[in-house]
Amino acid sequence: MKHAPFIAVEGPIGAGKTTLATMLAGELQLPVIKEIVDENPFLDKFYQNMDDWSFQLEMFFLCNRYKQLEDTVNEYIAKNKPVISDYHIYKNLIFGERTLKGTKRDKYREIYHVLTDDLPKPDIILYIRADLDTLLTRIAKRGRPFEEEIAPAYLQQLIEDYDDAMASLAVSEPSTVIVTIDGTQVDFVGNQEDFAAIADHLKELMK
Ligand SMILES: Nc1ncnc2c1ncn2[C@@H]1O[C@H](COP(=O)(O)OP(=O)(O)OP(=O)(O)O)[C@@H](O)[C@H]1O
Ligand SMILES: Nc1nc(=O)c2ncn([C@H]3C[C@H](O)[C@@H](CO)O3)c2[nH]1
Repeated sequence: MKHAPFIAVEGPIGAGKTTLATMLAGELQLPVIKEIVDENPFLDKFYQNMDDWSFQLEMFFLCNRYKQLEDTVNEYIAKNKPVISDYHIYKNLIFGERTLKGTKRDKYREIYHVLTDDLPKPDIILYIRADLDTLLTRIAKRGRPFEEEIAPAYLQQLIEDYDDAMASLAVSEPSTVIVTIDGTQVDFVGNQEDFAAIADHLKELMK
């Protein structure tokens, strides 16, 4: 790879993005950027009433990630230092297209493009796919109270939205390498060989 890579881990809720990004950052000695969850004032309200709170929530995520991405550019990308993030800013569009309706969705889409179109895109995406049962089990295991409200149908829709989004990114950003990980079968937490295979693949891509 000509320049230091910008790596993003993606996948639906509870797929293991933060876990994998943190493990890889340790193994490859990379700085890791993690999304802010605890200070989010809208998540619990959103899960109780999506229609009432989706615009506030999506705008909050977008503004936070925009700021984090600006900082990531200044601290790492502009200095040609590698970095791994537990999300791709494109996820704002995946969620926004699903949770917003009508003119709010149109406005949000426009704001997303105005804010992000000129920012650097990850060179490598590690996309963790997982089936509904696996995600529900992991979300329950993590035990965030507000996520008890997540409807299985919403999660199933997001699984499909993520597949569609990765397919369209492969077309719109052809220089991005997308590595798909079957998170239902591959256990990078419990099986050291599974983790080593992912880490070795990433090391190869970074050469
Ligand atoms: N391969 C795995 N095997 C077993 N447990 C896992 C695995 N990957 C992640 N977990 C567990 O599942 C839960 C969710 O993982 P994590 O928080 O990394 O997911 P995430 O994709 O970052 O979630 P979110 O979308 O909410 O940000 C955590 O409790 C984590 O320890
Ligand atoms: N609606 C919506 N839009 C987003 O951009 C977004 N990003 C993450 N999340 C939810 C998933 C987890 O519950 C929790 C932590 O990832 O926040 C989102 N929800």
